[in-house]
Amino acid sequence: MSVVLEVQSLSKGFTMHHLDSQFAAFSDVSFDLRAGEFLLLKGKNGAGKSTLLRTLYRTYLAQSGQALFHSHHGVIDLLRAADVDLALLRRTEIGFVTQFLTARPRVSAEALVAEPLRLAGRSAQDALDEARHWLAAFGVKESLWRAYPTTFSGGEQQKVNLARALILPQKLLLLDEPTASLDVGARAALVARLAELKSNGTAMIGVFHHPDDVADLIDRVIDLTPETSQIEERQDVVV
Ligand SMILES: Nc1ncnc2c1ncn2[C@@H]1O[C@H](COP(=O)(O)OP(=O)(O)OP(=O)(O)O)[C@@H](O)[C@H]1O
Repeated sequence: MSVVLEVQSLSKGFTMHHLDSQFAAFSDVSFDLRAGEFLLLKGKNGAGKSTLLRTLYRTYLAQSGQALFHSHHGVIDLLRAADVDLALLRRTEIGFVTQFLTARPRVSAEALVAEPLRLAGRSAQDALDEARHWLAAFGVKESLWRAYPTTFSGGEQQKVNLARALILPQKLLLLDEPTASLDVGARAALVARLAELKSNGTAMIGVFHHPDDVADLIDRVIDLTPETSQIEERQDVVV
């Protein structure tokens, strides 16, 4: 399978201005990721798992290293790409999946879920039909599809968020604890969707509080806990 991402010597630290001090969130992380591979990030609380995902998505700026993404337009260093290029990649090739929905006033659940397909050029009716399919798959009851998610429960918002985040296949998915607080049915739907995307070539980097949820998908594990930082191949991995 073709290479999707090459991460070399990636480091990220934070400055605590009020304490006049600096500390490393993670240091010197390197790995390659191929199409259809699933990399699990593990480590103790505060080991830097979410920070690594945010650094790759450029929500946080890296301190050093490079992250070469093999996009449809050529190889691009995610750490140094122009904002406009990054915005395009985020819309078309790189997804970031969390448990939190950014609901918008007066935008219905089904419109929110259909939006990525519409932006990708699908007809309004097609996009809406598929959005409804995914809302049903994640267990959002039909009476809520045309309602505004701003008033939904936390779990309902999370399901809408997953439907929206996973409706359009991406080349790379960054998953930050997407199963947290999901009910059993929605967790099964999520794992099934991830398996389908993976078998169609989506590469994934994930942080899971309960990695057993995705045990069958994991190809490799990186432990970010300082001193034990290492890459393990799947077969004999205990997550
Ligand atoms: N914006 C920030 N400013 C300062 N420190 C931060 C910031 N974001 C994260 N940190 C710190 O970086 C370290 C790594 O945080 P991170 O959230 O990546 O850990 P994690 O491995 O995902 O932890 P957990 O398992 O608890 O979710 C923590 O010590 C955290 O306090």
